[in-house]
Amino acid sequence: MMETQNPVVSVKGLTKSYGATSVLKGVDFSVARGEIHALLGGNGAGKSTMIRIITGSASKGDGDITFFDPSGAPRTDAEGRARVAVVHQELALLPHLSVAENITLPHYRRGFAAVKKRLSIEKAFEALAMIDTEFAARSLHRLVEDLSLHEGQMVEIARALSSGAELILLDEPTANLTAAETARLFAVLRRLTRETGLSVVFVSHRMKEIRQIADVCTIIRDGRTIVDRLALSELSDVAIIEKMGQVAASHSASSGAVDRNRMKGEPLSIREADLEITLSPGTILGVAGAPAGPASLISALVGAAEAKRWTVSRAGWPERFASPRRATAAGAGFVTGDRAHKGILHSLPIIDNVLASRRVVRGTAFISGGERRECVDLLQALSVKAASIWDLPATLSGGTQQKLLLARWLGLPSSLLVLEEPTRGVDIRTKKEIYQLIRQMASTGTIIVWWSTENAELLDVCDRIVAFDTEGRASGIIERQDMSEDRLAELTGMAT
Ligand SMILES: Nc1ncnc2c1ncn2[C@@H]1O[C@H](COP(=O)(O)OP(=O)(O)OP(=O)(O)O)[C@@H](O)[C@H]1O
Repeated sequence: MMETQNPVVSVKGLTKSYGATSVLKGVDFSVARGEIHALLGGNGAGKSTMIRIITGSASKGDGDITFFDPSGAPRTDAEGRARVAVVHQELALLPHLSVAENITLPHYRRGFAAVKKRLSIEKAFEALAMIDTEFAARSLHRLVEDLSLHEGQMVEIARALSSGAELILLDEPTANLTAAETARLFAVLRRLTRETGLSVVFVSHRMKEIRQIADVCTIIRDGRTIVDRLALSELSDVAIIEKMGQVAASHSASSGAVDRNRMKGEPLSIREADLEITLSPGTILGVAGAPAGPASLISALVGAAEAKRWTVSRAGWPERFASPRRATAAGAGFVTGDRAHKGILHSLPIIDNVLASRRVVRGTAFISGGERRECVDLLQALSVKAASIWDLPATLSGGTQQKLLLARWLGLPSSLLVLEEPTRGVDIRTKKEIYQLIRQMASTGTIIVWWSTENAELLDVCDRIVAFDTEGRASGIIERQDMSEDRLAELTGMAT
């Protein structure tokens, strides 16, 4: 363990139970000033629970949390928590307000409503300029709904800085960010920690990024601290994976030789002004690039397109699906990247979440004994540990909720499966299992179209990749034999 020089927060022996389920069984965790600290652990290890307790949004069982001021003197819990900000995957911004208004919101909450508007705009500009002066000048008066996800994150970080945060906790911040945006986010975090002494806790399942950004790590496994503040340079990838309990079953995710000529099913052809692709049954097509291009292709494939940019044709299918429901019923599956708003059915139990697509495809509404078994089997295939299939999805960790969306389509005969960031927030072992499941589905003839911002996984698993540039235009198709990080960066305009 590394000494915590000048800590911001120190957690000792923290426990937490939900009913009979013990989630944290004695966690130690401390963060020093000015460091970037990776908080690691598999899905359901207890990372978010600990963060919720630190920020005061969940109560603790036993154990101590102490906050410190820059001189090393303890702070009260209220003072300490006021210096901590969390940036979640789902951003907490009000879309219809401007960037400046979003940044100054907490000041109004704290009773500074009388502060003149001009002054508060100046304050918002200052905070945003700490991140990027050019962005500050360009964006202060734009509506948040017009920003990209990356820009929204910058606004949240600026808001945290302007309210005096000394510790920012970022929960899987690079999911849905392109390679160039990730690089920009990392540059901002490095500069802020160096220049202002800000501390950053970074939760991620992307090993490459963890190494790029963090100095030190803590690993939590099954509610206990397994590695307490160790320099990342002292741990190999294999050691980290092993300590997280993430050693995967031995199978290869790389593309094996598959005889597509023998697969049943009709090919799918996708066309627009600059591009034409025909996908034979069993093809895994990767989709790379900033969201605009992939989103327009995906909405055409799943029957949600408003504009008629793409022509999708397949024998037996209508020229255009009238709705996503029609597409689902015809065997075109879809795993949305917007888990919180379009994916999880928050008020229905886990079983309904898992069986949702089957209900649409089969036209059934009631749960039979067979379906119950089917649900349990599907959860097992994705190593989902739920106390009961009748619990609400909110009792599952974020990565585990993501697995429910994928479970909906496992083993369901479908001619097309469209995936938007299906491994978002999912731990390393499960990612490998998901790659294997995707391959299995493709081997039964399902055409897979898979948008991911994690280029490494596209390169690992896909047969072909269609790339889009930053303006949303299709910029090329890369065949398996020509795939490389560089080629992908070049075509997506993401070379950094
Ligand atoms: N309200 C709740 N009721 C019951 N169990 C809960 C509740 N909230 C969380 N849990 C359980 O606590 C455990 C830890 O969840 P937590 O969200 O802290 O994991 P995590 O490490 O953040 O995982 P992930 O990487 O998937 O986000 C999980 O087994 C989860 O099912």
